[in-house]
Amino acid sequence: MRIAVVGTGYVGLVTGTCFAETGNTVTCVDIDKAKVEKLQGGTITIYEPGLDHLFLRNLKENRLHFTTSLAEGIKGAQIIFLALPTPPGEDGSADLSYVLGVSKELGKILDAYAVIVDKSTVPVGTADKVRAAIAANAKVEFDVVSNPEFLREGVAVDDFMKPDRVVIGSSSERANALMQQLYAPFVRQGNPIIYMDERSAELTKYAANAFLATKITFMNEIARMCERLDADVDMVRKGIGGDERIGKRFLFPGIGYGGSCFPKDVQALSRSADEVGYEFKILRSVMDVNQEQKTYLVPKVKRFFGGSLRGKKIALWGLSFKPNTDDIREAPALYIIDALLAEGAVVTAFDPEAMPGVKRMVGDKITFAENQYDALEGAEALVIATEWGAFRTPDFDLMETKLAQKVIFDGRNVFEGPLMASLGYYYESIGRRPVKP
Ligand SMILES: NC(=O)c1ccc[n+]([C@@H]2O[C@H](COP(=O)([O-])OP(=O)(O)OC[C@H]3O[C@@H](n4cnc5c(N)ncnc54)[C@H](O)[C@@H]3O)[C@@H](O)[C@H]2O)c1
Ligand SMILES: O=c1ccn([C@@H]2O[C@H](COP(=O)(O)OP(=O)(O)O[C@H]3O[C@H](CO)[C@@H](O)[C@H](O)[C@H]3O)[C@@H](O)[C@H]2O)c(=O)[nH]1
Repeated sequence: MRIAVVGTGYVGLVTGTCFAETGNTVTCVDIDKAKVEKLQGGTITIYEPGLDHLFLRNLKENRLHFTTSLAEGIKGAQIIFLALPTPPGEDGSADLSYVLGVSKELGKILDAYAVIVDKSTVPVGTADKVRAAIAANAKVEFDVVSNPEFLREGVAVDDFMKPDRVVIGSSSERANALMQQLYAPFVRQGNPIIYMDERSAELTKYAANAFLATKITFMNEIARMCERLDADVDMVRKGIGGDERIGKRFLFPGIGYGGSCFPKDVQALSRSADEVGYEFKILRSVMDVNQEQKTYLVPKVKRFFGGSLRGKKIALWGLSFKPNTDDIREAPALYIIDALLAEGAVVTAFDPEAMPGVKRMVGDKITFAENQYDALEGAEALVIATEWGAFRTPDFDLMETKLAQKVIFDGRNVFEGPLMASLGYYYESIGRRPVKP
């Protein structure tokens, strides 16, 4: 099939590449000229494990193309995906200007039947708005489908190629038949395509993200209870995760959820509720608790140093919002940096992928180290904000030679308490008993 993908950010690039990988001819369109030139030249613009290999192969085999021209990109496409940003507007609701702007343009240039697919995360009713925006100028028939994307950054290729389910919201048999044909290779393992109406599909995406954010937040509150009741959240997590009704995944407490999706989508769903006169109380609590959780470690560090961090040298491991990505959108580490600096601490950070982005944001307010060990040079405490694999089994002998004192505040429960005790560390984590030498 011939496919167009409008927007080559995270979702657009993964979508385009994976559809090319299953034999389709894909043209990706982006208004960012520099990005398109890089992609045309074989340079991938996001860090996503496994994607570069597929990207290069499909580019070389001429199934994957890039352009800045919408008209050129959609020429002959049977399906046109909109993978455009839907950032929070001033009031927290999703900003639809990108999606509706492109839809309006599409109406003017469509010259044959096509299915226009919302892949972006959009509020209920957007499919109708997209339909109206296209119809205002359209001279040909078209259908609009809602096909939300559930990929996670860091494991995006696997999530896309082997989805748990594909959700298709549509009221057109003709569109459903094309979508079925396109997705057939991805659901071969028996995972379903779930057909529904557009509005339900749009709400499904927000409900999934809000539910997962709530699950994490619930565990973060259980972790706070564990600290107060002298219990161990790892034990509680295993104890409840063994119940299939609860499930083992997304039960890991930490310093809160970040990233480009959960924070904005929880906020947008809460705004949608306000707009229809419903107070979605759980979501308000989730947002409040998560905000506190991001800097949850800072008072602990402060307490350890007797109430003041002025002049204290703190090492920070991890800046991205989670491992295996360079994405720093809503990363808890950014909030920790701000809070530590506000307390007068001196911060040296290391992250395997995310340092350039943070450097652009904070400049020389903190120091960036060449590697995880250099970050520890003379530090009086180490704070861990992201659970990169390289932080899990470090060279403890080397760490000892660098740190001014053996003190760790672990926001991702990377280490086991007994190991830290045997190594003689002062070690505090989330929802687990502190280790004191
Ligand atoms: N990032 C994720 O993990 C993820 C997962 C599922 C769903 N989503 C949703 O998918 C959507 C896209 O997210 P993203 O992270 O890929 O966004 P992004 O910001 O990384 O990328 C968006 C791209 O669209 C381009 N763009 C903007 N206006 C354009 C226009 N008029 N024409 C062509 N291109 C244009 C930008 O230049 C950019 O390259 C959002 O709604 C998001 O909520 C994201
Ligand atoms: O047990 C857990 C799991 C995750 N997190 C945090 O939650 C955030 C989000 O993690 P994750 O869901 O793995 O990353 P995303 O790439 O943001 O993916 C989410 O957001 C995407 C965009 O909408 C959806 O497509 C995915 O299904 C959804 O998982 C990160 O800060 C994690 O550190 C925890 O604190 N504890």
